[in-house]
Amino acid sequence: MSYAYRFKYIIIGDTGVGKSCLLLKFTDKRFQAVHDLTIGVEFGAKTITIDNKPIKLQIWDTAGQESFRSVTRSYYRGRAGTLLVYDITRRETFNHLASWLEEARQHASENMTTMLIGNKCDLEDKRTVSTEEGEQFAREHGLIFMEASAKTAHNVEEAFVETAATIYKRIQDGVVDEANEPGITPGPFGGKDASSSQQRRGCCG
Ligand SMILES: Nc1nc2c(ncn2[C@@H]2O[C@H](COP(=O)(O)OP(=O)(O)OP(=O)(O)O)[C@@H](O)[C@H]2O)c(=O)[nH]1
Repeated sequence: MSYAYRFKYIIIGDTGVGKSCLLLKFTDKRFQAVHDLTIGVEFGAKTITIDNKPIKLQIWDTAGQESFRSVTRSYYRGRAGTLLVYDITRRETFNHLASWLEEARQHASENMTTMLIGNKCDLEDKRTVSTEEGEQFAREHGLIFMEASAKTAHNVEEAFVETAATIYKRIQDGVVDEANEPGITPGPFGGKDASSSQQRRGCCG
């Protein structure tokens, strides 16, 4: 299927926060109750619609375990979007966010769009990180923010789509130059010029 753009994402965050479950829910609408430790990197893809245009998302889900860090580090390059995930029931996963961001900023494009996800929001009674703390961290570091649940699907689709919508808007606004971002690939009928000429055709048509 043709697409207007292809965006590459990477999902990062501590082990067990639910990175693989968020991806599985987004691509397959399934939830896995057992912690299936990611070894290195896994991959998923799905096409969504932004501004009436098909956008293909290619998503690399990385292992959160420290021992895989040298492998996963090499996957930052050429990504347009990062989903940085913590677990609202495990405060240490929130405390590690700054070091994850530091690593992303060292290895990724400076134009990377990052979505902070406070996952497992179905476990309200076990919550140790408040929504306000998540919002504040996101505000201070220039990130988009959502709380989500890979179990109930709350905000899962929204998190992936909102990240793409932000990247798309930054291309349209000229903040991100698609020609210089390997994480963004215009499709056969896509690209900023093509979409604006399509809009012109629409107006005259
Ligand atoms: N209640 C609840 N449990 C979740 C949620 N998301 C993930 N889990 C559980 O948390 C555990 C870890 O989920 P994974 O998706 O395997 O975690 P991960 O971040 O990919 O872990 P690594 O592969 O080690 O980096 C599993 O037992 C999941 O069932 C959620 O939204 N709510």
